[in-house]
Amino acid sequence: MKKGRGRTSRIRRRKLSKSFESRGVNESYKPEFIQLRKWLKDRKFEDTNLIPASFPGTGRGLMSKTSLREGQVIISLPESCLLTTDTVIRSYLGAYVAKWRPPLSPLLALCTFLVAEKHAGDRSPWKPYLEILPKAYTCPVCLEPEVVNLLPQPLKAKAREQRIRVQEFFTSSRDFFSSLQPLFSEAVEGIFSYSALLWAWCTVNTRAVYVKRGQRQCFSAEPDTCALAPYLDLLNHSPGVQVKAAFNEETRCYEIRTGSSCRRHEEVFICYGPHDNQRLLLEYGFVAARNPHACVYVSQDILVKYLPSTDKQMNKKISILKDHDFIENLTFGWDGPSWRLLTTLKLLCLEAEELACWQDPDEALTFPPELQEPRNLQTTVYPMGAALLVAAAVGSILLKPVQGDCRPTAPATRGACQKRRLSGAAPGWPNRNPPRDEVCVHVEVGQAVPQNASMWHFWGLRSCWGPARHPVRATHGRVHRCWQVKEAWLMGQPANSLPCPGAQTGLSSVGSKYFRCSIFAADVFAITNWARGNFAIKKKRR
Ligand SMILES: C[S@@+](CC[C@H](N)C(=O)[O-])C[C@H]1O[C@@H](n2cnc3c(N)ncnc32)[C@H](O)[C@@H]1O
Repeated sequence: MKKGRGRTSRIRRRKLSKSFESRGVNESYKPEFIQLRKWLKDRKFEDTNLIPASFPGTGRGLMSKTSLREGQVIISLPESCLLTTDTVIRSYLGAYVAKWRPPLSPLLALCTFLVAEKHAGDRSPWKPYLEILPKAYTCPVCLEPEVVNLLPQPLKAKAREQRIRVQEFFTSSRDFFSSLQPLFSEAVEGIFSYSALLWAWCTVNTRAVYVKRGQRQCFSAEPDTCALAPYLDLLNHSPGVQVKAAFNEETRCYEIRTGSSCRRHEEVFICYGPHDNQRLLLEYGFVAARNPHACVYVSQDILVKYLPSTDKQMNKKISILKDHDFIENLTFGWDGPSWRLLTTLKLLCLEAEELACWQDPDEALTFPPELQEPRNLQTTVYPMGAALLVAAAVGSILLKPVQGDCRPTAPATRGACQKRRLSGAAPGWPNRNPPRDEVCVHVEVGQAVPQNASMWHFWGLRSCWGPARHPVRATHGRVHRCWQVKEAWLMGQPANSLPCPGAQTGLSSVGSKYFRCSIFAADVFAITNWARGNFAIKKKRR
């Protein structure tokens, strides 16, 4: 055997490339971090364990300086560094907040403070912190409507709700902003604009830690639990880690204690909560790979599509589901359909006579033992899972780093897991094939989105199963979980009508951050795992 081609060398190479991929680049020398360190030191905080760094998979985060033991306090940020509603009340805004009626929400107080301090620029005592905050965010609320339109239906609905909430937040705050005019020489409309408030809202939403404070008369009844924690808020999320994080009343510091050990020069993570990728994208603007909470949301259209179209009771059943609030948040996860989805399907699969004699005494959609497995439940749930599996795999081919330019890299050399036959060229895309009215995407089910593949999105188009055509190839020397290659035809859309993210939408303005619009990028693992147990999906041996 040739040197370096054996199993051991392969494993060694894989380990090496893995450690290379997760290695961070020290950023502590950057002027903004030097300023921040000085600012923190003035407030009695000095970090001995962590340094800011940039990581290939997760972007900016914190890296361990030394190895960290399980149970060790990795960061202990004094109260004087926290930005809370107390900070606002103590500031020049305090008197205005205190006298405003009806009382302001704690969230609005924090957002107002952030916008005002950002506007103050060099005059702000919080400048070193404000300087390291992202200039733009990738949560759906910040996306152009055309981009939101491309999201899968359940996420699209949530993204729109979120946008409406933030718009209402802005509209209802304008009178208060006007009351602040005496504090500024410029017109407050220019300072407290929608985009400024949106930036502040995203800052609080994506970065605040939980610190409970008692209710105060100057604030409305909404819980006052958000605090911005400079520097500590550089910690990224991993669904797999366990940490203990809380404000310590004795030391008067916000402390984070690791739940597991961490090697020197590795990225240190915390866990933002047991969130699925839809929630992560909505609230934080990213999705997590290998997320154990990943799931695929099933919309009403998909539900109905896999049930017999001849069911005369369908409208009645849908209205029962709506009454019980069972039409939303139906998911497929690692273990298959969630309890809510299964309950919904059980009801939808009842035959007319079964529905007629079904009694639901506690109004909680419970079924007696004889109705637990309606006849067509299995024949509904598995094809639906299969269809979602393909949809999820196709969905994983999505927006990727929008780093200034979103033109694709050559599919054959980069991101070998997606081979595209593109008909016509979308703006900025190479016209490699004669025009056709069909886009054909070859998807390796279960494969992660390659780091440097340029992504395109295909939401809302029809997909179907197809036979394996192309052999599976690993990308970037990494062996992914590869099952059979599936093929999905996305019909009826001339390729040049598919939007090219960034070029048309201005998405590239979100900056150099990796942006995966697809919540399915990681969710595909969840559904394939379930499907593996339920379908004979051949695991392809390399
Ligand atoms: C509390 S901040 C963490 C620090 C942040 N990376 C920064 O540079 O300021 C939360 C934001 O970090 C990003 N983030 C956190 N965990 C991530 C992860 N596992 N992968 C990608 N981005 C992540 C998301 O943009 C999220 O909104």
